[in-house]
Formats: sequence, structure tokens, C-alpha cells
Amino acid sequence: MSLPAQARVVIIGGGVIGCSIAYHLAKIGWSDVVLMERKRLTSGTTWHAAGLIGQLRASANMTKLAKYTQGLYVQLEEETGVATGCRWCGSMTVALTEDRKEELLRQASMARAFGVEVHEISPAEVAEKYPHLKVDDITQALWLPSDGQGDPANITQALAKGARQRGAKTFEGTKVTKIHKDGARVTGVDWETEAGDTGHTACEHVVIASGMWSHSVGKMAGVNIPLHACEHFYIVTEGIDKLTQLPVLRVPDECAYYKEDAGKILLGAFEPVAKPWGMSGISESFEFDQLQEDFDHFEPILEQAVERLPILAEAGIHTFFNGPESFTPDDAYHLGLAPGSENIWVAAGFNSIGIQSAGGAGMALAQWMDTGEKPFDLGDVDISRMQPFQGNKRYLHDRSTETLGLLYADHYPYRQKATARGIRRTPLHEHLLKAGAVMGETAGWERANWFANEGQTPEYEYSWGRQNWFENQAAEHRAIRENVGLYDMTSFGKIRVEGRDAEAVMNRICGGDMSVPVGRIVYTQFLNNRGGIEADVTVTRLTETAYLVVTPAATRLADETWLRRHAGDANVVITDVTPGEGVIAVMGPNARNLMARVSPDDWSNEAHPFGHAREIEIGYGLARAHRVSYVGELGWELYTSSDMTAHVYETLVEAGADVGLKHVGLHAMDSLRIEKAFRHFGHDITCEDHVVDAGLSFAVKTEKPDFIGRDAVLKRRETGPKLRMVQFRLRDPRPLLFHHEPILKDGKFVGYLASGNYGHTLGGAIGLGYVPAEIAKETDGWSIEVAGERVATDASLRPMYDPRSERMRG
Ligand SMILES: NCCCC(=O)O
Repeated sequence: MSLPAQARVVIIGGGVIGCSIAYHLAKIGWSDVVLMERKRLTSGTTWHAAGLIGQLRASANMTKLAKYTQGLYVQLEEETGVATGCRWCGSMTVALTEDRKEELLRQASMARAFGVEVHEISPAEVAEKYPHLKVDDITQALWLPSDGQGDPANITQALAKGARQRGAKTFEGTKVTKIHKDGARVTGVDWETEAGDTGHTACEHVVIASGMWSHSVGKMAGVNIPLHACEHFYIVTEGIDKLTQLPVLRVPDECAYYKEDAGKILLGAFEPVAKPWGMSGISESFEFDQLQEDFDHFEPILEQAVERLPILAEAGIHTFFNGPESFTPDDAYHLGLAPGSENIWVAAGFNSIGIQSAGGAGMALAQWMDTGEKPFDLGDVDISRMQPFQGNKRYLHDRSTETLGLLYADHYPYRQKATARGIRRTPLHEHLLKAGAVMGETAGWERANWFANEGQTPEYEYSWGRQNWFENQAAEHRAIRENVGLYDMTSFGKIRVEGRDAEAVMNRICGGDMSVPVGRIVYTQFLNNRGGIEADVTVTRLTETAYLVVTPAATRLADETWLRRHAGDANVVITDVTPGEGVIAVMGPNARNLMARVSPDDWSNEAHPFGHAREIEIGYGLARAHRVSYVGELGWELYTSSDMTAHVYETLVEAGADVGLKHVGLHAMDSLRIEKAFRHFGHDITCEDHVVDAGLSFAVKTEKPDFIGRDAVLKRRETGPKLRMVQFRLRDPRPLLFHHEPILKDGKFVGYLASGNYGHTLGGAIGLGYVPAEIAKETDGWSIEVAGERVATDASLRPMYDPRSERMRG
């Protein structure tokens, strides 16, 4: 078969991911699907994967996608006739600490909410399912009967065959040597075969599914794919006579997983400090290769494993394996349309869970490519969450020492990464540290999450209960509710859209009315054609021809990309001005009083009403004051050029000393916003959530003739919402909510929480979640499952705190 001169799509990489994408594209009817693999299918990392097929993942989306994978593999052998080696032996995860017990119980609750069968089991039941295992120190165990294991190479071959049966073509020994582009579009690829033939295939799309080579393949196309290979170790024992067929076992507290296959045990590790590999490039000849063994590195895991499963000591080690796998800066894989490109797609960085993710990832990407829209929320894995700096190799090296181990570390809420920090700092960084700031990181930004009191160690102590900053958060929360607080929001994404067509472009992209007077601030969403929310922003009209779009830090690149894609050929210039402006929020009933002390301007409601921005004087400098609020109180966000941010801060702090101005962190901000039921993009509102269901219909102006999503909004307004977002408050003030906890009505699962935090004014944990519209108005019979316990809860469609928004508008 000769390589075609033309294809609809060229997939670069013949591992399990590339083959799954080919399979799914072919399945939905794409013709001219061509996959090019530089060596043999599976020869990069797929061939040496352990082949575990587990559905319990750290997030909702990844759990849903892993569940799809499991369903696909159940029927793949029958469909293709290729023996996949899949065995539905179930899996167990055991906890050895009280903290891990809580994590497992919470995960079980979440998984159940998504329809994954999961059972909490006792140590005695573990021993029954896994003879010879030491169980006396197990605090909790989960059993997932529909999990399993398979043969990674055969699963890949089955997917490839399934793709070929539907017309896709796979070419081995074919290396892509160049990616041709015309502006933001790929036009084709050059390739070279092992036989020395060279050629060009013109194509409409390229998918980079090149495993650990993706970073460098991305560079060929000017696409940033932040990932790095790390050494991943496992051993395989000789056959052990006493063994019966066993389920997959995970003992995350000992960094270990176990897979029984043909009477042998494969023991793999996710050790706390990993060994990055391939920093200076991966050899051209790499194919079915393995790396130098490092017994000293693996020994601590093995020692614990031998105590856990003493029969290991009786077995010889047949294979000591070390092979590279790629890891991303946040342990979630990369999927989707590369920012800055119209037809380069990415599926890479599978963090050692490629086999169990491949089905779902392939299905999701194929649907996205087919329709041009994400089929459902993929925020956790969307490549557009990655910042340009995250392609830096030193950053990737240092971060990947940590991320491999985090797979099995305790996934505490609010856990911060320890490596490669301090990259993006605001002009207030040192000032805030002096004030006791404990920093967290988002998109590389160091942001104050809470402030330690004098004498208190400014460090997180993680747990599943009230962490050491709970009372600090409470005090910061109260300062904003009762007096005045200050927080640094410099990390906001700030994007200027300016030019002759700016108004028309903004009206087309935003649900809100952008034909507003200069100085107006509009809270709005970017909608997709289904009415789903792609971005949640405030837009300020700065001049007749210039708008400032303010976005969450985490979504700046995604939002800018959306703006660029939909601006088309219009006469506008779009500029990221994020680093140029600092933002200080001054919020609370005493904010007006404080502002009057530092600025000669008139701070009355009449002079500066809610939803307006104006230039002001402050201290010796200038700022633009935006009258908005994400915390439900009177206040202003002060935008200053970065050179003046520190001065504005010092002026506020000095003047605030005698009115009790308090530094406030983002944990308190989140607690304040959830009491007011303000939606948080990425949790409460995503591309999957219809703006009408989200309760944000008020922000959409369908009187405008034409904008993206208009028809979907009109239709949903006519039919009424399918789901509605409800605010919940646990009646018992002790348990905590994070997100993903199942919502029950009269004892039946009806949804799950999209976000959660503690409401220090409302006096209990608060959650927001979607439930079917027909029951949303009911006030009785609600409960939330927290770590297996059902907790009675109040429910309200209107914000429980200040439902008429009198405080922030007053
Ligand atoms: N590649 C190893 C997967 C480990 C796990 O599924 O827990």
C-alpha cells in the first residue's frame, strides 16, 4: 500500500492513543484517515504499559472517559477478532491511613454518581479476594468489579484493525519529517519511510499523538505540548505456584500496583521522586527499547511490597523493567485543538494511564474534530489550559520529578505542587509574603490563598478535614462581610479587543449586549452553538473602539484563543495585556470609606454605580476603578499599570490600618462567592452546561440579532431548562464539601456538586450543583453524600446570602 498524496487527517503516532483516534474517526464515518508511525505500532511506550483498566480517576471527566474505555474494550475483541487479553477481574484499592480512607470513600461516592459500580469492602473481604495479602493495617478498601486488565499491544492492534476495517490506513516505518502550514492552518506533512522513500501528504487535519515525542513533534508545527518522559519501573516475578487468578490491586500508600497475569505478579511503582528521562532528546533508533535498571531506586517499593505480599519473597524476579512514559505538569493528559491553530489536534501526555484512557480520549477527540465543538466538558484535559511557559524544558524536568509520584499520593483538597514554583509573580508578591501570605499556584501565577497570623507557620497542613487555615479563612471572610478586605487579582487574564469592528466582534462572541456606553462593565459568557458556556468574563468598554475582556487566570489562553478564532477576518487587534496591569480588589461594606481616604474622587453610589468603570486618582498615582464584585459586597477592583501597583497597595494598606483593612486570600474569596451562588467557570459552568440551565439567562440578550448560541438560548427559553443549578447548605456544620459529592432527593441520586466550600456566614458547607429542573424548586428531602454518609441539606434556587444583591449594589 503506498502512502497517499491526500488525506483528510494524518495522525502522527501509532500507540494506543493514535490507533484509538483512527478507530473513532473511522467509526463516525471519516474517510481518508491516515496514521503514520515512525517505527512499529506500539513501539514507543504502549508496548510496555501494565495494561490496567480502571475507572476510578481523580476527576469527574476522567472517570467518565475511563468508564467509556472499559465499555469499549469489553466488546472490542468480538468486534475485531483480535484477542485483546482483556480480563474483567475487578480491581481493589486499599487505604492504609485514615486520610486515604476518607479519600477512597469520597472517590467511591463520586464514582457512584457517575454510574461506576463500586463497593466499600472490609479487610476480611480483601483477604478473601486476594489471598496471601497482609490486611491487618488496611483502614478501607474499594472493590470495582467491572475493572480489569488487558494486553496493551493487542488492544492497540485491535483498535488499528477496527480502524482499517472502516477504511483507515496505517503506515508503519513512516516518519513525519515536516509539518507544512499556511498561517494557522496545517496543509500537509512530509514523510520518510524506513526504505528511504520520501513524500508529501496534503491533509485537512493533523493529530499529534506521538507519546513522549509529542513535545518535539509539536515544535515542528509551532505547537506547545508540555510533557516530559520519566522512567517508570516495574518487576515481573517468575510464576508463583500458589497463585489463583487475582484482581488488580492498588496500594497507593505504598506507591504500588499489582497485576497478576498467568500466575506471575507484575509490581509497578509511582515513587515520590521520579527520574525524568530523555532531556537531551530521544534517540532516533528508539523502538521497543527499555532503560537501564536502577535497583536502588526501586528497592524501597519492593521491600514494602514483600511485606505486603510475602509470597513475592518466594518468587524469583523474571523481569526488572524500566521504560519511559510521558508526564504533564498537572498529571492530566492533553487533548484538543492546539491554541493558535485551526486544524492541529493533540492527544498526548497520558501519565501512565494511556491504556485506560485511550478509548474515552479517542472518542472525545474524534467527536470534537467532527463537529468542531467539544462534545462535553473536557476542561481538565483541554490542551488550551497549558500556558506557553509550560513548554520550558527545565520546568518540565523539575515538575515531572513530582507529578509521577502524585498519581498515587494523597489527593488532598487544595494540595499545591511543590516543584518549579515562583514563575509568575505579581508586583505585590513580596509585600504579600511579608503579610503572611501562603501561596498557591494557578497557571504559573503565585497567588495568596490565605494569610497566616503572626506566630503561625505560613504553610499548608493538608488533610480531608478542616485544614490549618480554616480559621484564617473564616476571619478573612468576616472582614469582607463586615468591614473591608483587600486581595490581589493581578492574575486575571486581561485581553484587549480593539479596532473598527470591535463592537461587532464582541456582539457576535458574547451573549451580553456590547453596544453599551463607554465605561460600562458587562458580565457575559462566550457561548457555543449548543448554548454551552465556553467562557465566563467581564467586558469593559474602554473607548468606542476598545474593550477589555477580563478572564480567570486559568482560562486566559483558552479565552483569547476563542476570541481569535471567532474574530475571523474582522478589523480588530487582540492583545494579551495581562502582565501590564495589576489588580487589587477592595471589598466590604467599609470599602467606600477606605477609597475616600486614598482618592479625591467621589465614591458615592451616584458618582460610581455598580457595573461601571472610571479613571481615578489614588495616592500619587492613577488607576481604573471597576465597580464589580465576586464576593457579594460593595467594592472595587482597581486596575493599575504594573509599575504603580505596589504604590497603590501601600497607599491602601497605610490608610486601611485604622479601619481594620484585612488581607484576604483566594480561599476566603471562594467561600464568599459560593454563599452568593456566583458561578465558577470550570466547575459550575462549562461548555457542557447550558447558560439557561446555569441560571445565567439574565446575562444573555437575545434581542441582539445574531450571536453564537442565540438559537440555542431561544430554544431552551421556550422549552424551559432541563437542569437547574441549586445551592445547598449542609445542616450539620461539620462535614466539608469540595466538589463531585452526589446529590440525593428522597434517597435517589439526582446529580452531583459542581463546586463546594465552607460558608462562614451561612454556617455550614455550601455546594452548587445541577439537578433535574422539575424537582429544583422543592425544598425538602435533599441530602448530599459525603464520604459515604448522607447529610441532610437545605436547598435553594436563589442565593441563600443576600438574594436581592442589595449589599453589592448599595
Ligand atoms: N500504568 C500503570 C497504571 C496504574 C494505575 O492504573 O493505577
